[in-house]
Amino acid sequence: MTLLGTLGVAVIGAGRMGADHVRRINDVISGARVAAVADLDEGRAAAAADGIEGCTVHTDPAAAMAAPGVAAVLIASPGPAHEAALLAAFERDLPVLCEKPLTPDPASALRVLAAEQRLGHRRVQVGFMRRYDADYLKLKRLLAEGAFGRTLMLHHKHRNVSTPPGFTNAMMIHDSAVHEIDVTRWLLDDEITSVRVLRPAPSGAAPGGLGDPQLILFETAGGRVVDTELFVNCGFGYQVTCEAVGERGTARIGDERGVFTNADGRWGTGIVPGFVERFEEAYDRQVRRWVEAIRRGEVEGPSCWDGYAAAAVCEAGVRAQATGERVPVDLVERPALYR
Ligand SMILES: NC(=O)C1=CN([C@@H]2O[C@H](COP(=O)(O)OP(=O)(O)OC[C@H]3O[C@@H](n4cnc5c(N)ncnc54)[C@H](O)[C@@H]3O)[C@@H](O)[C@H]2O)C=CC1
Ligand SMILES: O=C1[C@@H](O)[C@H](O)[C@@H](O)[C@H](O)[C@H]1O
Repeated sequence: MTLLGTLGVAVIGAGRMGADHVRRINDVISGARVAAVADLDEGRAAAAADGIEGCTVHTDPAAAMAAPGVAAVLIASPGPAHEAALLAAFERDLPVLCEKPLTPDPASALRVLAAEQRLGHRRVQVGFMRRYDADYLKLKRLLAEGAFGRTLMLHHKHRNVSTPPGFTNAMMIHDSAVHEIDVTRWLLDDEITSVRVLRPAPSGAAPGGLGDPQLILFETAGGRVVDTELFVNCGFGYQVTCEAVGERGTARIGDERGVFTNADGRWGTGIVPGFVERFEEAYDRQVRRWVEAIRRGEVEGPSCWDGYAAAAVCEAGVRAQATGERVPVDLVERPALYR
């Protein structure tokens, strides 16, 4: 089925990401409009919908999905609410862009996989937006072309300025490292088979109880080793870098962004404050590609399988944080729908 008219989207969750996606659908991309917004906090939903012609406001996600003109769903509520919203969208057979994580744990992710398989076709694109970032796309192309021979290792860095109150060690894996988990699997086209976490003495800037920074080590089915420095209270800016080491060369992205200046006895570029600025174009491209695919009658991008695999690695990662041991990742056999 192809949709020729403007795609009506119900946005579920109108917090930081949801409100930004409403703006994106409304003001940045073409071919879609926000037809309904739902948030448990009605005022937040109303604020996001304010000024959008014909956009209805809800506190119940299922009601938003049933609103007039809705033909697709963008889920931007917190991870624990994703399963219920996904199942409600499946009841209406609506295509979904679901912010990461698909769900917070492998058991609930498997329930979503089973439900999508019952529909018999893919409905979900998971919001692993780094796959839509221009630099990551270039790196992916280089590795796929074998520009440096076989890829042997990846070195990731993921640094945030600071964490919000209540940020936990588990969230360092589920919220932050989940992106390195996804891009590792995607860049290498390889499954992660084990996780180890090394925890140096915490930075003085780390809130009580948070082991920040941490070094995460993945091994893959294809014999690659991948390390990630996670430093979520680095204080100086938002930095995401990735270096691929191949048999005959290396490629690195993420170091230099923006205008290079010489002034006041210094040279260099600035550092962006957060992921919204660093990945703005990737979020735009992600949503644009989602809308274009739906209008062609297709679903593409990171699938429920990718969301499940990431959840399984996260679960192993949280156990590895607690034990300091090498924890294997258990995956079910990949269903035919996702091969
Ligand atoms: N791709 C990326 O780089 C990022 C993705 N995220 C993801 O986006 C999602 C939302 O995160 P934020 O916007 O930062 O959170 P937020 O806390 O700013 O907003 C979440 C909103 O959802 C509402 N909500 C809670 N339960 C709900 C339910 N059952 N139904 C409808 N609305 C509900 C809350 O009232 C709140 O307004 C999460 O899955 C998060 O992991 C967040 C930050 C960056
Ligand atoms: O998804 C995200 C946040 O939830 C997370 O807390 C950040 O560390 C990530 O960089 C960002 O992309």
